[in-house]
Amino acid sequence: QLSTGFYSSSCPGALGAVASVVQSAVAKEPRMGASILRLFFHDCFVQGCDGSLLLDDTPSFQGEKTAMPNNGSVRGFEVIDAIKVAVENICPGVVSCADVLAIAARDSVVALGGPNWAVKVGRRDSTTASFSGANNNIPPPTSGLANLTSLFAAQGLSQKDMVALSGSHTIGQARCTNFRAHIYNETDIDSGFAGTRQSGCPPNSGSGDNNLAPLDLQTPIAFENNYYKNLVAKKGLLHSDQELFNGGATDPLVQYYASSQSAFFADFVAGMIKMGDISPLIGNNGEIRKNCRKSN
Ligand code: HEM
Ligand SMILES: [Ca+2]
Repeated sequence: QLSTGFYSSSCPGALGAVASVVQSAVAKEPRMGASILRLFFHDCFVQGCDGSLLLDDTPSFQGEKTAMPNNGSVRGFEVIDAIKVAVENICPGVVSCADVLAIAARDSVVALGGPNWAVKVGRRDSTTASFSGANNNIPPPTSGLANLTSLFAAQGLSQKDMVALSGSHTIGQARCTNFRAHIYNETDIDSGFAGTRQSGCPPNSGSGDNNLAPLDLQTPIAFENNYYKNLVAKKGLLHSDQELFNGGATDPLVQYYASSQSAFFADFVAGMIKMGDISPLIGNNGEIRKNCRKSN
C-alpha cells in the first residue's frame, strides 16, 4: 500500500529533485504545469496510476498516446523524462515513473499557486498499456453530467470528486475542435463569451482545429477557483464543463466552490489523493522502469 514516506530512506532526495525540474519547466512555460497535471489524470484512469500513459508506441506495441483523448493533445513527456534522469542520477532504479508523475502533478499545482499536500508513493510501473482503456475510460468533452458521473464512478470516484477535480480546468488550454460545437451550437453559454471564442475558432471542422483557447478565460496560469465562477456565469469552455452547472444535481456544489476557494482546495486535494490511489502496482507487481518511455 502507498505511503508518503516510501522513499524517505531509499531516496531522500527524490522529492526535491522532482520539485526542482517542475519549477524550472513551469517558470519557462507556465502551461506546462497544466499539461503535467493532465498527464496524471490520463494515466490514472487507464489501468490505474501505473505510468502506462508514458510508454511510447513501437512497431510491435500499441500504447495509449494515440488514443482519441491523447492524440495530438497530451504533452509534457520531455519534462517527465528530465525528472526521471534527475532522479536516476541520485538513486538509480528506485523511483518509479508512476510516482514521478504523481509527485510532478502535485508540484505543478503548487507552482501555479494551488494547494499543497503530501503525495502517497510506492507505485510501480506497468509493462503494458491499454489503447482501448484510454478511449473508453477518459471522458470526452461531449459528455453530459450522467456520463461524467458514471465514468468517475467506474474509477471509484464520487460526483463530488468529479466536480472538485474538474477545477483543474482553472489552468491550461483546449483546442478548437474540442469546444467548437459548444460555442456555435449550444444555448447554455453566455453569448458574449461564445462570440469571443468564435473569433479564434472557425465554425467548420478542418479549419483551425488546433487553435487554442484558455479553459479559464481570466487566469489560465493561476490555480484558484475561477473555473467555478466561470461556470456560474455560463462561461465554461467545454460542453462537459458547463454540464456541471446547467440546472442539474451539481449546481449547488459549483456555487459553493465559486464562493469558497478553501472548500475547493480541500476537496481537490482529497480527490487527487483518491485518484492517486487507483489500482497501484505494488510489491512484486510491475517494475521500476529505467526509461519512462519503455519497459525494461
Ligand atoms: C471531468 C471530465 C473531463 C473532461 C471531459 C476533460 C476534457 C478535457 C479536454 C477536452 C481538454 C483539452 C484538450 C485539448 O483540446 O487538447 C482538457 C484539458 C485539460 N484537462 Fe481535462 N477533462 C476532464 C477532467 C480533468 C481532470 C480530472 C483533470 C485533472 C485532475 C484535468 C486536467 C486538465 C488540464 C490541466 C488541461 C489543460 C492541459 C494543457 O493545457 O495542456 N481534466 N480536458
Ligand atoms: Ca495508467
